[in-house]
Amino acid sequence: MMVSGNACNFVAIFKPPKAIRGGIPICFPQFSNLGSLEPHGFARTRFWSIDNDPPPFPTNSSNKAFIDLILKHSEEDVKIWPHRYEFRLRITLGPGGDLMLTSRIRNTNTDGKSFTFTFAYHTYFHVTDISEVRVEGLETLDYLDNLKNRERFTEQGDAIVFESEVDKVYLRTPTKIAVLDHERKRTFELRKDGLPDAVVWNPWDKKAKTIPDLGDDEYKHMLCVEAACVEKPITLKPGEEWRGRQELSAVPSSYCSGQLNPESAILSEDIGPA
Ligand SMILES: O=P(O)(O)OC[C@H]1O[C@H](O)[C@H](O)[C@@H](O)[C@@H]1O
Repeated sequence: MMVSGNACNFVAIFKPPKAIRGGIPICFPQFSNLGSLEPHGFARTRFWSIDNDPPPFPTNSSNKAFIDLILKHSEEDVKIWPHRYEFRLRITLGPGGDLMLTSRIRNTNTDGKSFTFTFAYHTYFHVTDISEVRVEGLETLDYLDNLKNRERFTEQGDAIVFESEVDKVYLRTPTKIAVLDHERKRTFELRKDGLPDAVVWNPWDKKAKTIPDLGDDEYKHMLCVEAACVEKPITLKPGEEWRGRQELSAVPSSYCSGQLNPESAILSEDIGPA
């Protein structure tokens, strides 16, 4: 999914079956290389269909535009992931430009089998200068460091800043995370529900040079903060449905800075119905 403003795209090579870099790729049914499938699973490289007759919003639908995209098992995919499912992705735009993504994934297996998956909204934020960016809401949390064989560490008490490659999975985070772009005086707020973890990724200079669809200097203007479910995979029995939401909004920086700490964010969590 490509969204202007909040998210960004890069040298943007669109050569199926490779995923296009930028926007908000959907990682399903596997995050990263945590399984036998291609990294981040197949959902981000498939063509989805539009549901022309989507179910209505349960509440509060005024002034919101939405579209439902559907992905179902294909005969090809069943060979590599032997399950039937229906994945409904509702993309909602609020009047102020807020973007809400709601994923509903249902097990439609007819052979009685459960399936298990990991998931992420792999959101690329456009930032003015990564060295001036702070992330609030992840202080003091435990994380798995992908650069150190997923060893577990505990984050220090200050907001997260960037001065080298980062690839971490923060565990059981608050529902609200803020990305502060000082130079632009803009803060992105990310709220999530049903997605306990948050991945933070910036490849920095050396890794960026090894990524063909990322310009050598483009790492300076991007940051991935990804609402995710990685540590504890989701298991669905036939007929069961899982729901995971992410909301993004942009606010002036002064509004958010210093006001987020994990405890208060947990207490104030509620991003409402889909
Ligand atoms: O290059 P991609 O397959 O899109 O993955 C880009 C990045 O995604 C996530 O953030 C992972 O944690 C990283 O390890 C990975 O490098």
